[in-house]
Amino acid sequence: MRLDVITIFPAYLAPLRESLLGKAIADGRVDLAVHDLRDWATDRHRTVDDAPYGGGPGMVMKPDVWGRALDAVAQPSSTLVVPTPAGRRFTQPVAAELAGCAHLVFACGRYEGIDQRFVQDAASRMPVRELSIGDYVLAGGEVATMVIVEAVTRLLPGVLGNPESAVQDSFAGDLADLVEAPSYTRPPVYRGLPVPAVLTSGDHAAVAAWRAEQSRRRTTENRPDLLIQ
Ligand SMILES: COC(=O)c1ccnc(N)c1
Repeated sequence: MRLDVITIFPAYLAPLRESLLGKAIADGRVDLAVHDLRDWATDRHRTVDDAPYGGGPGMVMKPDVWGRALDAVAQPSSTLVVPTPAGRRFTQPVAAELAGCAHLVFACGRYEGIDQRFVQDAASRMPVRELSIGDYVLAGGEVATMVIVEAVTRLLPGVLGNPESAVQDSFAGDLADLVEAPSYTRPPVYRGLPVPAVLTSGDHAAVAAWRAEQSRRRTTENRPDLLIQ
């Protein structure tokens, strides 16, 4: 998979080269390039925004600068991802879908967002996904891009140490609408708190049943919205 990220704060994306994704890049499973949007600005001040038509607070990012940037990195197999609070909800199934894409281009908007004509024009020649990572507003799309990139790339073959982990994740595979059961490791007793006995019983069927029950209990407590579908 190739990832191109366009932003006015390239340094913000540095953490993407750490940990699992850093190893996937080193292994050649993922190509990552981060670009400074201002490289496609044409004036002396490398301007990327302007006042909003129709009035209102803040500034809007210029479509022409973004259009030139996308033209420079787009390939026939590109999908444009635009993180925005106004987007469709980014979920585990969406992560799995994006993991099947050959090339993802992330447009990190700032200020009051990007002129919608940039998205409209891009949609005339490639798939475009406007995605929200939750019901809150950030200062820019960079952090949301890192969330999406991590959730997507950890699903790629060979990126996760143990591919079984992805199956047992919350919201994935067997747990499509449930959160995962709590996890435990050594020591057997921590500050007077023992590990649930079933987990050291050696009875795999009983462990599986216990974990399924714990997933249901936790989902009811923390995410009852997942049960109403
Ligand atoms: C500027 O981008 C955002 O504020 C943003 C992006 C994606 N999801 C959100 N919930 C917010």
